[in-house]
Amino acid sequence: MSGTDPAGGRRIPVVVLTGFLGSGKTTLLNHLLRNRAGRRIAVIVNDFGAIEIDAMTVAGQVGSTVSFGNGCLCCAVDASELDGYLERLTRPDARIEIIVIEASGLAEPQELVRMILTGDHPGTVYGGLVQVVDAAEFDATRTRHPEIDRHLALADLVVLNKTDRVAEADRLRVRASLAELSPGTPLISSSYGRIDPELLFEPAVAPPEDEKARQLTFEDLYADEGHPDEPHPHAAGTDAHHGHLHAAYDTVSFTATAPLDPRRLMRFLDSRPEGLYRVKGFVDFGDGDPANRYALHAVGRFLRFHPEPWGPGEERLTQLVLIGAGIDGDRLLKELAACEGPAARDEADDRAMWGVLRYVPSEEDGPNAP
Ligand SMILES: Nc1nc2c(ncn2[C@@H]2O[C@H](COP(=O)(O)OP(=O)(O)OP(=O)(O)O)[C@@H](O)[C@H]2O)c(=O)[nH]1
Repeated sequence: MSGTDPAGGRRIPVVVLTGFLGSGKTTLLNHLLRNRAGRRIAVIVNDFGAIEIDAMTVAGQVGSTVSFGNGCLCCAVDASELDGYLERLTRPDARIEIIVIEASGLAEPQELVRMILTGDHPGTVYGGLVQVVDAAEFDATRTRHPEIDRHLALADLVVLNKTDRVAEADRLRVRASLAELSPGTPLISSSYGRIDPELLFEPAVAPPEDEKARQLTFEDLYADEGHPDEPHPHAAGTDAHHGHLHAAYDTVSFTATAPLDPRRLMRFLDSRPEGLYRVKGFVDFGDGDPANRYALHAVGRFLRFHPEPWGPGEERLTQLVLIGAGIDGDRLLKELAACEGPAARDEADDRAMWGVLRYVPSEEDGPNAP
């Protein structure tokens, strides 16, 4: 299914997993890794932000998770780092069957696919593009970023995720739009990324080398940018980020060694600016809950906390990445810093965590995992 390399060895399919900020890529990946039924899946995580939150969230499932941090892989000036990872993962003793690259939520899929198709890694073959779509945010995201339509057209498999957050009529409407934007592409609905792991190994996603029907060429990909007469965005002397989704976004990272006061953090989150689309990371509430760190996820106006036990001897830290358009990063960092430290005496009581606990999903809401 995955072809052979020039030396007669098996080529390992490289699947690119994309989707806008917060659509559920890491959740889907964790589901795949937990349910891989003996399959050996390697993961390359591309985080956008100085703290590698996604790499931490996808940790510990297989021996082969590597992180390509701080910057968008689609704009990696030097693709040799990726080639190095791929070379390591394709060594026969790793016995990897498939490699999944989780792109940052702001990556340009066509750039990533182009990197795989044109890179210098003989042990691999491009295995297709899986695009995750947030059913609840679909309309708003498309309005803000019409280029998402173009991304969908390149997909080999579309996963319509977060269907638990929309009414059936809306799910069907979004499905119909997706079918129009990506005609003929397999489309499956999911909640918490619970798709059948075998789908990744399906020929539609991982095409045999001699069956290039859906495999995009360099020319297809470049033409797809709609600027055939302009210099390639990565050509010398051009702005490598021109026209890319992430050119409009700023990312700031926050780390604190002192615990955060839950009430002050909730006030910060409740008044977060419209442009601050994504917040993710882990929070230490100190005495508020000494046994757990709280994974924090904000996507648009959606907010969730997931308590998870601190590891033995794990350093108590708060680490957050904030991503938004038109945000004042310095101000946000100052506001977060003001959440550090113990609560004022008249605010320190048993109810301090209530505001946070309101956003912890119950078992019925879905997996208690980020
Ligand atoms: N209700 C609901 N929440 C979901 C679903 N899938 C993921 N989530 C939640 O959405 C938030 C974001 O999920 P992630 O998997 O981190 O999203 P992501 O695409 O990896 O995010 P970025 O890497 O920032 O682009 C988390 O709080 C998840 O628990 C779903 O199907 N339903």
